[in-house]
Amino acid sequence: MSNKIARLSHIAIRHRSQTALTSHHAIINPQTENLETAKPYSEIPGPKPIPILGNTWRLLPIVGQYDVSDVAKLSSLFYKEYGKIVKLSGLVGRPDLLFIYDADEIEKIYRREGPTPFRPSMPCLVKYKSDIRKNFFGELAGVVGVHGEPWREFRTKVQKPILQLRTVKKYIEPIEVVTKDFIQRMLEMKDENNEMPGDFDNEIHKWSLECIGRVSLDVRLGCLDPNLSPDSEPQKIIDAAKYALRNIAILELRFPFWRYFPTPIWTRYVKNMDYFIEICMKHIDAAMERLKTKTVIDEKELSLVERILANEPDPKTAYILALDLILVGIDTISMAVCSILYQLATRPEQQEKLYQELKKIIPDPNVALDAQKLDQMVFLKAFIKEVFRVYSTVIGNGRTLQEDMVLLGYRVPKGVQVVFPTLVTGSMEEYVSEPDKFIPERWMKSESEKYNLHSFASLPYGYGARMCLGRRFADLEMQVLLAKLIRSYKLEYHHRPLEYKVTFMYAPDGDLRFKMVKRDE
Ligand code: HEM
Repeated sequence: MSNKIARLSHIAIRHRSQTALTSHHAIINPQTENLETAKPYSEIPGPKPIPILGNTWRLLPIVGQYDVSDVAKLSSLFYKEYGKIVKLSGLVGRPDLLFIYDADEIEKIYRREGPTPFRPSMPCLVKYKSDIRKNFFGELAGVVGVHGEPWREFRTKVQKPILQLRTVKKYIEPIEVVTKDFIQRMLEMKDENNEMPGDFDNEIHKWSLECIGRVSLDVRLGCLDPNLSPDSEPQKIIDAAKYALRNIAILELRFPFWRYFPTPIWTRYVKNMDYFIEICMKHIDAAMERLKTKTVIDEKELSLVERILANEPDPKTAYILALDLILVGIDTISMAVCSILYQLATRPEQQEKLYQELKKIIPDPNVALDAQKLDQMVFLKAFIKEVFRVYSTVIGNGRTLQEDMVLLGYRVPKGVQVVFPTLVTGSMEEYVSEPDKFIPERWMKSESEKYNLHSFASLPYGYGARMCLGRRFADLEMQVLLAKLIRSYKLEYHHRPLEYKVTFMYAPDGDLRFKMVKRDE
């Protein structure tokens, strides 16, 4: 009997539709059966506790507290050495990490994660929100670093407007305006060889900060102004963002003294976060005042911030949402753009294919973009997806199990942190045909039949109820930037090839000295 149940459950799980899964839950409860017969947790292979990992395992910006650089390197080594399930135990003061290199099992975990998925997250931010500024954040502290019912309640309040296509489409025009300014900045920045400066990644960060300001605060922050004085608001925001991003790694990588007493870096981190809150409050309050002056409120006409404010009498939701979006929305998208531009610059044939697509859709480059045009850019979207498959900007995702589960035949107790190493699974032969080849077309409907592609092997934005909240905006920003830039300029790269490195994100390490060559209109 139990064999039959196991077989049935396997079939149901392999079938990738939600209905199949629901019916499978309704008919049988394979969990209880399997839990009894599964191999014990202690038998899961893995290295004996590794001393070097001792204190250096916490990182991963969004996903958790592991040391990204170690996890990235170790993660593919683990797979080669131990197979599809690997346990890393003996980590000082924290639960075991369980690496899963099996797309079917990853799918199973995601689909069973329940209404309040738990993603281990940045300890600094958790301390800041739940302890240092507890009075400000209160019970509903946002989505990042928040779990259980408070997470669900906050996410429910904000998710609809943020993920609704109708709202997102409204931002095509404002993001295009920001992006045009950025391209103008690129033209001003280029040297006598038409190349970008060595710190071009910093400029990309300014573009993403300007985009996020436009989306989450309803303002142009002014970060793209070439002559910012050191005490201007945009420069201070840029400094605060840079500081926060660079020092989270230090705070969370090294021994966390800050947990016990306020170290100088921690004190400055808190000051920076306070500054972000101040900025968020100032601009949201201004949006609130503007909203009050509107006589007729047509929901369709409202911006994202205005919609949140219109539905929530307490502006705190809008403050906290803006803060969360800014915190995770700058580095992720900036590093993704660095990676995508580098891939385009070093793959001239595919860049040419993209250019031809854009030329067809936007014959006159001065004509504004719209949703219909973006919809037609299938190669552009496929190119981005392929970059994410091979060079996933966020190298993995994770969940803390909230119930005991059977994974690859082992009984895994609740509380274990399961890691989904997207960077490895995205290139596994059994899930992706010709994984070592860079083939954007595999993502295009018209060609997808030729390629095997498991839908849980490469999930750059995560999956399910806790999936990236900013993904629609991220997609829009990247699409608009590529469409505007590649339609009018050819991007080249004439320096030593860059290695990818995992710092906070996975991106090319070195100067992005792209050459911009104007195309004939
Ligand atoms: C290409 C750029 C980006 C990538 C690759 C990315 C990736 C991710 C991933 C993997 C997660 C975890 C999802 C999960 O647990 O299933 C996440 C969460 C999140 N992302 Fe993004 N992201 C990007 C851009 C952005 C942007 C631009 C914003 C803001 C506008 C944003 C806001 C968030 C937020 C708020 C969460 C937490 C959601 C929650 O816990 O409920 N992300 N992102």
